[in-house]
Amino acid sequence: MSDTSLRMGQTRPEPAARPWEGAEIVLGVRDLRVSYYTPRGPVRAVNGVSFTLRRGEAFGLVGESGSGKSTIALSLLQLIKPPGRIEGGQALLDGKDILSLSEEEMRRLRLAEIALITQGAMNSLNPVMRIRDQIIDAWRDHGEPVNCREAEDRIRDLLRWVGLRPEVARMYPHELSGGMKQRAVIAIAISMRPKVIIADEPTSALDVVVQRQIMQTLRRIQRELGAAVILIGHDMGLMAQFVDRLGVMYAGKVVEVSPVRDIFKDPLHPYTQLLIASLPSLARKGQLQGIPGLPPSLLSPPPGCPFHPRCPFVMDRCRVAVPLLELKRPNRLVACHLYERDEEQA
Ligand SMILES: Nc1ncnc2c1ncn2[C@@H]1O[C@H](COP(=O)(O)OP(=O)(O)OP(=O)(O)O)[C@@H](O)[C@H]1O
Repeated sequence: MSDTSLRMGQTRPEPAARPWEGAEIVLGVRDLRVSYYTPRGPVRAVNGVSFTLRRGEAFGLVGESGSGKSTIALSLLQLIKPPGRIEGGQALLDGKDILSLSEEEMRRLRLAEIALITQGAMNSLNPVMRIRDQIIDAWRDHGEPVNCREAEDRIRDLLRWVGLRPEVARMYPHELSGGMKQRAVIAIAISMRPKVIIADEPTSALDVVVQRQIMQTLRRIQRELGAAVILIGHDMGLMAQFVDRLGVMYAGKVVEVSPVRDIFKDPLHPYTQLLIASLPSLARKGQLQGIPGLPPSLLSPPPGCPFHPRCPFVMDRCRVAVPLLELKRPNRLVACHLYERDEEQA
């Protein structure tokens, strides 16, 4: 980040309401497949996932626990550890396949072009280093020449940008609250102005009020930076407020991708419909309905559509043929045989 004349967060004009629409694709994930090799056999955690991310867009990934969301995040940064293995697919970041980069190339790319913020990140801050030194370390690690005077200015701006006082620069992590630590983590993640920020349940360890404040900060920064964000989580309310488009995952697959307001108004996939119906509303206050049945074991997923054993609309075809994620409505992708029937009848 050599551009110090542009003070972070101060000189950017207000962005258009939906600047990402029509923007070029910054990340294209194609047919990503990741397995964990366990003594009981391979767990197909991510099973042919494809999605695109536009510059400046906030894209959400939701799904039940174990549906493969975090595995996607770790794969995109090549941080999958054994027994996990990326088995196929591409992730084109501005046209360059980041899954095929060497370890050294990937190390340089992390933070500079793609950054990851996780739930546990605030505990990974170095306890014996001041926040300023951890930020400078990140810059040095990426070969950025850091002149002392300039670094102080940049750190002050960066901290202000994430809502922290300048004094925080000289503090150690134990002097900060959970929310402040997570803000410091965000400061490090954005310090090199990455094009893509992956936020994997970034606030779930914090209380609800702090959670909302931090998400608002992240949203503001994302807009000012023009970065694209992938927000991973379970909280549909948070998704409704934060993301532009939502991808719904089930058993290692993306089953629906739609603009977020369409998903809430008119969910297409039966799993998405049940997910939306299970949300507590004012009318059904306090009555959280679960989705009947259990997700399949990823050690031996069922043939055909992985959701068919729980699907209220199951047809013979769903038990044998895997539905593809296809465009079935303007801007809306769904992997479900019900919509093929619609087409046949049209
Ligand atoms: N190290 C591992 N070894 C074996 N299986 C694993 C490992 N890590 C993840 N898995 C399995 O891979 C699948 C996907 O896990 P992942 O953590 O990506 O899901 P998730 O959707 O992010 O879940 P959560 O919302 O609980 O974080 C799960 O079935 C999980 O049990």
